Amino acid sequence: MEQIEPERMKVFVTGETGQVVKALIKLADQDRLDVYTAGRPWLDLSELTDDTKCEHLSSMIEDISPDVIVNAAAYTNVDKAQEEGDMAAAVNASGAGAVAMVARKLGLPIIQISTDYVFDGSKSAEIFDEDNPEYSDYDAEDIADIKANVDDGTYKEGDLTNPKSVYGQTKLEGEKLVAYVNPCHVILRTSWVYSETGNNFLKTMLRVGAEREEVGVVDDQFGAPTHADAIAAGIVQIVKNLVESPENEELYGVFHMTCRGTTSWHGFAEAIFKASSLAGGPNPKLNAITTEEYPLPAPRPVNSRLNCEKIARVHNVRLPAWEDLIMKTVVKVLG
Ligand SMILES: NC(=O)C1=CN([C@@H]2O[C@H](COP(=O)(O)OP(=O)(O)OC[C@H]3O[C@@H](n4cnc5c(N)ncnc54)[C@H](OP(=O)(O)O)[C@@H]3O)[C@@H](O)[C@H]2O)C=CC1
Ligand SMILES: Cc1cn([C@H]2C[C@H](O)[C@@H](COP(=O)(O)OP(=O)(O)O[C@H]3O[C@@H](C)C(=O)[C@@H](O)[C@H]3O)O2)c(=O)[nH]c1=O
Ligand SMILES: [Mg+2]
Repeated sequence: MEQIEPERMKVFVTGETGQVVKALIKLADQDRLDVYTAGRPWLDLSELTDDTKCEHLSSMIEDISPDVIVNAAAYTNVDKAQEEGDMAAAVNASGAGAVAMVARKLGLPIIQISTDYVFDGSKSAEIFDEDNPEYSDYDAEDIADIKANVDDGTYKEGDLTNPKSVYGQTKLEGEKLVAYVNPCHVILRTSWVYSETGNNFLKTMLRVGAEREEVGVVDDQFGAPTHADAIAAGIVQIVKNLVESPENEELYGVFHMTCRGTTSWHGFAEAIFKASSLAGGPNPKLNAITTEEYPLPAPRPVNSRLNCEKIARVHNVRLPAWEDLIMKTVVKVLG
């Protein structure tokens, strides 16, 4: 019987060195996926106010003829963005908007990566006290029903945004521009990205852990560390869905996509050093501190927890638990 080769998918990705970009390139070897990238100096998102540069980008993408464009390049230095607001906005807002416009003119969908930092982090869980006399007449089924609908404090896609940092503000502007110029958009908000490459908290911990006997890490900001490999796998699933059902409107819009579960930065550090000590790497004394004890230029959200039910339901994307990918990453970083 004749074998039909499944069609290969092609994505064009902005950025060359970023954590998510590199993870997508790695997946290209395995997943009937071709990944084309462009980054600085050839493609500088802050320069896309220049029409000629947009045209160059457009004709490059046209030659490649991808199925989807992924905008994975961004100004990601959260503290420096407080001082360099114009540059952060040029990359994260106008730059993202320009890439989305190029995509729209070529009739292509865009996947825009965004962040938990678009929220102010003040959302809290609803408390449901089953023993409250108010509920004494309720039967078990009613109680179960109420329990299932109690808000656990995770942010849903439609929750009010209110970024506290310049980085978060510019990323939110980017979301809005992308959505405005290209109806075929998937805005993916993720959080606390780490991998064996680039700059991230896991690598910082292993570096400072090797230099110091004690490390203090904040224990009052909560979120989900998310490996870039898991994000890349999620993106590939989304690309498949868009290629298979481009007319399905449900596939477009804003989605939250992080690894499963919650921890604090301190909990994340604890898991990193536990893995590190097993692998013969640094294992300093780890102290839990408060945000006030670790002052930084940019405020971070206290609650960065994103509810990922929508992307599971619509795109069938479920990322692994946040702990699952730490050991292998630590081993790779320690080399
Ligand atoms: N890192 C995180 O913790 C999180 C990231 N995100 C979002 O996920 C996406 C991917 O992040 P991540 O992979 O961590 O990014 P990285 O910080 O690892 O890399 C950023 C990438 O953007 C590129 N870049 C920066 N400025 C420009 C510019 N002016 N023009 C072109 N390219 C530029 C960099 O290129 P160069 O090598 O030239 O500097 C690099 O390739 C971003 O949209 C980010 O906002 C969301 C949540 C958490
Ligand atoms: C290095 C270090 C950080 N911290 C604290 C500071 C801060 O509250 C928290 C995280 O610090 P970082 O600066 O590494 O992380 P930060 O740059 O804020 O990470 C963010 O990056 C952007 C791009 C995102 O989109 C976010 O999702 C998030 O991942 O840990 C300590 O308490 N002790 C330490 O030794
Ligand atoms: Mg940082």
